[in-house]
Amino acid sequence: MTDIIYLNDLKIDTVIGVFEWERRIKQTISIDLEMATDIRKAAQSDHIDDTLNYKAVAKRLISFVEESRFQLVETLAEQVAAIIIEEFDVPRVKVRINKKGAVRYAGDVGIIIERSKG
Ligand SMILES: Nc1nc2c(c(=O)[nH]1)N=C([C@H](O)[C@@H](O)CO)CN2
Repeated sequence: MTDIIYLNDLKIDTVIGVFEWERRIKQTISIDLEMATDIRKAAQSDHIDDTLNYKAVAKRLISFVEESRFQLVETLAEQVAAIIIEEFDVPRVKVRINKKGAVRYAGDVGIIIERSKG
C-alpha cells in the first residue's frame, strides 16, 4: 500500500533559463509534488510529528528555489527531488515543474520526473 501526500501549484520566483535575457530576470515556476509515505501512524496519533509536514516541505523548497540560478528545468527538478528524498526521508517522489509562458503559443511546458531513494 502506498499513501501519497501531494502539494500542487507551489509558485516560486527564480532565475532560470538558458538565454541571456533570462539570466537578468526572475520567472515564476510552479511545482507539483507527489510524495510517497505511510500516513497510518499519524492517522492513529493525530500528531504532526508522525507525518511528513507538507508546510515544512513547501518552506524548504521556496527558500531553495528562490536562491537557485539553474539554466535547465531538468537540473531544478533533480535537485528538488533530492531534497525531498534526503531531507524529508521520502522513499519515492514525483516532481512536476511547470515553466509557464516559456514557449510561445503553448499554455505551459515543463518536466515530470520520478525518483526513489537508493
Ligand atoms: N528540455 C529543456 N528545454 C529547454 C529549456 C529547459 O530548461 N529544458 N529551457 C529553455 C529556455 O530557457 C526557455 O524556457 C525559454 O524560452 C528552452 N528549452
